[in-house]
Amino acid sequence: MSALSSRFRVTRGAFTLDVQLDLEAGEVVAVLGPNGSGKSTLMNLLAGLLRPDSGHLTLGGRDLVDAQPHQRGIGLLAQEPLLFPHLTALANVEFGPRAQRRAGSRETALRWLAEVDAAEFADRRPRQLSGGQAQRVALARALAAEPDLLLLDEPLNALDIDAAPAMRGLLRRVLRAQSRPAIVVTHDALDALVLADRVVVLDAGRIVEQGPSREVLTRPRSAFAARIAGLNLIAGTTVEGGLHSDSGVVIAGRSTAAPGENGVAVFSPSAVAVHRDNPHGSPRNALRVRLAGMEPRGDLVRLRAADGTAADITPAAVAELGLEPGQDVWFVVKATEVGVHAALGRSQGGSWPRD
Ligand SMILES: Nc1ncnc2c1ncn2[C@@H]1O[C@H](COP(=O)(O)OP(=O)(O)OP(=O)(O)O)[C@@H](O)[C@H]1O
Repeated sequence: MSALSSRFRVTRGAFTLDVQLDLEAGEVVAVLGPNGSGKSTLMNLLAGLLRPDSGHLTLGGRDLVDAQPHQRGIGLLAQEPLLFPHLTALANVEFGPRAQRRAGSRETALRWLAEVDAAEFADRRPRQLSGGQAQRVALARALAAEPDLLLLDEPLNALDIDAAPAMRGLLRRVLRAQSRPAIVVTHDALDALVLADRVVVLDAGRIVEQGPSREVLTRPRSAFAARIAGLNLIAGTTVEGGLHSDSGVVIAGRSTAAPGENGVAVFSPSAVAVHRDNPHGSPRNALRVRLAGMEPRGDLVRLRAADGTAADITPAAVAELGLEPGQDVWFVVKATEVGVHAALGRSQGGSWPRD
């Protein structure tokens, strides 16, 4: 039996959402979709802030379709950490267990603060916390209430670019360590790869694509998934300072992962330089590929390799190198341009984009 079983149909003006979404215990699903595709509508239906015209919702065997938001056992981590401003971090986290009249609420709160590396902020009020610190406290607060389902609505969106990687890593650790299912709404392919077992792509109120994160993002079938995955993603196993790809090449990069994990190397097509000959002695990554196609992309030309890897170079460079489909060339990318991340999913990945 699924931990979460849901089916919603709701019409709001000209927009209709019609979605069925089931989650297993401990499963983390990323919901991706363009603006206006219905992601917030779906979250509001799950949280009980919006009533469906028809449908059902069961969570851990409980029928919740008529339940009030506070009766649902569904925790929400919003974009902005909605902490009570007049309470300390500890009191904020203690709020849920105390409201549920659970014994040891203070110990529970302290444990969760420690779990999100925020124990040292226990006595601070929200205005004394940075955005990243406040978001960690908000995560502890959501988890301390022991929800049966955790909803994360763009949890990294409000964080600055320096704080987001640490929070992403923390979310990964915390979501892996617990058995409750979670749904993450995100615009970021990296969040889906790092946090979620499965990706669901919404468009115009319907699920247009779903599957294991790595599979959907390395071989996207919907236009939206392709656009957000508009990066080269090479799947493999993480090694010290890089990735050993499934096709047997070691790619050096900036790694956020411990060695020996399922992982992806991620780099932009615009970071790729193209050479006809092997650039021996270069400290860069050199990937031998066969050119499969070329297409204009703004002022540049996108070269597509047969393995799916892409490079964006100028038309002048295409002419200078005399490039044509069918040729074997070298795609060269600096290690500093490559991010290596632990990724979930066991499927054999390839590279993106793929026709
Ligand atoms: N209160 C409302 N009344 C009528 N239509 C609404 C209402 N709220 C949302 N909609 C419509 O529902 C559709 C889906 O909106 P929703 O906010 O769920 O999309 P979203 O995927 O979360 O978008 P975004 O990424 O921009 O947050 C939109 O077309 C929107 O105009």
